[in-house]
Amino acid sequence: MKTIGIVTDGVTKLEIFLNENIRLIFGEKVKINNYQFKNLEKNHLIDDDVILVMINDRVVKVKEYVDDTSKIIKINRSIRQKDIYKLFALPEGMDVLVVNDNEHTIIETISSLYGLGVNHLNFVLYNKNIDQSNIKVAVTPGESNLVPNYIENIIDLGHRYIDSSTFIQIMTKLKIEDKDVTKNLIKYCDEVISLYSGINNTYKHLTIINEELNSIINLSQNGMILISNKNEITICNESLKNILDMDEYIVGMKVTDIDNVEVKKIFELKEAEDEVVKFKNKYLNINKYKINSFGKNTGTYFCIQEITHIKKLEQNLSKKLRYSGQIARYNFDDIKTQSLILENTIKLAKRIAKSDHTVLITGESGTGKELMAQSIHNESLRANQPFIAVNCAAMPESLMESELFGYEEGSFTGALRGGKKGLFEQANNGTIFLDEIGDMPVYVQTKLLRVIQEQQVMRIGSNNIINIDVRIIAATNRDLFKMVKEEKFRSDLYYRINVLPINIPALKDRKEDILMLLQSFIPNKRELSDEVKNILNKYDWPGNIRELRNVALYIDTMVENNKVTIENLPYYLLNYDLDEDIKNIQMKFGLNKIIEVIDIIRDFNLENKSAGRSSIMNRLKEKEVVISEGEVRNILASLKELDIIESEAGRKGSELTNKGIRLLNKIGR
Ligand SMILES: Nc1ncnc2c1ncn2[C@@H]1O[C@H](COP(=O)(O)OP(=O)(O)OP(=O)(O)O)[C@@H](O)[C@H]1O
Repeated sequence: MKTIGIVTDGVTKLEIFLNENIRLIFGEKVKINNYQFKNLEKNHLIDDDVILVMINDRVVKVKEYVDDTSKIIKINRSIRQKDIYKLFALPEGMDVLVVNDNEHTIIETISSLYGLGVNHLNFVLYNKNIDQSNIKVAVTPGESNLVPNYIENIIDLGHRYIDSSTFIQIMTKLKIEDKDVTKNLIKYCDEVISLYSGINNTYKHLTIINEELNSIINLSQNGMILISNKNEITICNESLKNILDMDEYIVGMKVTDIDNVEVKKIFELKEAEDEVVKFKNKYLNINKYKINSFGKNTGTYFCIQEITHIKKLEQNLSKKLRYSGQIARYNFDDIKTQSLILENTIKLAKRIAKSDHTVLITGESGTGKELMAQSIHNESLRANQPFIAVNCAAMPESLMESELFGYEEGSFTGALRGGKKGLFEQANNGTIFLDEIGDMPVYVQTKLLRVIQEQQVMRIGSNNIINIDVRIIAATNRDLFKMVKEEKFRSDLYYRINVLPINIPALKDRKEDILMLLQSFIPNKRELSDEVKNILNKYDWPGNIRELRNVALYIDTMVENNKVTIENLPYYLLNYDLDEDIKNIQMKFGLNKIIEVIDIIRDFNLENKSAGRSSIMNRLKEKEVVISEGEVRNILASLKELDIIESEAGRKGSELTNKGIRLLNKIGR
């Protein structure tokens, strides 16, 4: 609590009066300490926040007993209005004896009466050693006991009250800005006439203006705070405290002394022009202005609006947009896999989803990059916001810039009236999925880089900057790093988007998924023959899951009963299968030798004869084809391994399988 020290000459009645007088204004909001000048000891320092003395002379004398002389205030005293009226009732030019305890205080009383505008009387200094009995009226400030007997009319002004100017000085020194104290002082001003003409009215006037301003500031729903150029908070309204969830009284504090780091961060913003920041679970729009006075910067003013409701409206609007097709339908449960690599990739992606950074998904065409992007979006904090997918490879180059960033009316021939919102703006608060980013022309890459860096877009033909809050997920099946080296992709953009990379393995690198996925794409469970399984497993699926889904559809359409055989497979799968086998055995033995051997086996099969190794050797000799017995043995082993022939122990020897027959047909025999 602030303390006020009063140094008097030990007149206890006066001491009590002054104490009561101070309480009239400050109530119990200050502590009062009383000192008697004569009792002050040299080594005893008065360390109150304000030290009041009664006369000028004391100001000098008290100096050596205080720790800081700037705290000393000389009390000016004045008279209550109702007491002064009695003086005004006296006729002009009348002699009036002024009585007080000594000459010094008598003169002081007279000068304050003059100061109050009592100029029509002839004040005479009381001197008990002179006969002044011709005077019939006396005036005294509370010392009526000293008034001589011959006086017929005593006007006792009572103890003089502390002048309102002194109270203003005390309040300024103590930095007290308290509503009750101000109210008390205004009432006091009405009762006690100030020595300093106009002070009462000016104080009243200023206070009223201040009150009005305070009411306006406090009525405002915008948070307002004024910070001096010494970094001290000078004004702060209630809304600001509510918006920033603060209970402490921060006026008078330095910004650096604010404990709450998040709040401090706001007041330390270097610049803010409609800056939208997230504060706890609220969205705030912040503007910072410099205050200049006479050309000099005197501080800063922050205007802070809570715009959570606007954001909500925006989000609701975004939700509506979702229903108009800008929606991510898939989530991680839709990514089916039995592959450990992909399972680990999904785990990684789930972690990535929770962050708000840019993601780059790489993988061959049809591996599920978009599925992954949608899942990330739906697992992220932006899940309820738009998901805008853009295929950079499918979009005509000439339209890409205007589609992505929007345009203003009349910015080019064919531009829509009223202009058009770009996809980035449409994706605001949500995610934009830039598929096939490797196909984006370099000039659009440059613009994209700026958008990512600034989180702002500028429509074509406009100078207005639009703030956006969009998460970018990019995807490509191209080797972007190689493209960077070939200068086909901007390296700075590459590093900007390659923050969280995810690679989705190709289907041929996760063969365990092939049959499982195929079954999952067929509505009714089908039984696959071993040959079909073999073909599907061997195929390298350049179109990945998308191709597998097509094959599943084909099978489902073609199959007549529950069992899927090679006849139910698309021809290119069968060709692929044979081509691969032909490639394999050709490399080992040469195609001609193989064909000779298979041909002979087929003939034996047709003749219903056993196709054992020695019969094959004999037939080769008859046909004058030179292949050693060792070679024939190896060829037979390879053909069996590739499921081109099957051989049972016993008389029959080798027999061509369906695949063997297909192979022979394929190579034209
Ligand atoms: N693991 C999976 N489980 C189930 N379906 C999948 C899986 N991966 C991909 N798909 C499906 O395969 C199809 C292709 O996936 P998607 O479009 O996500 O691939 P992409 O890599 O983005 O292709 P592109 O590079 O051609 O754009 C989609 O129908 C998708 O639902």
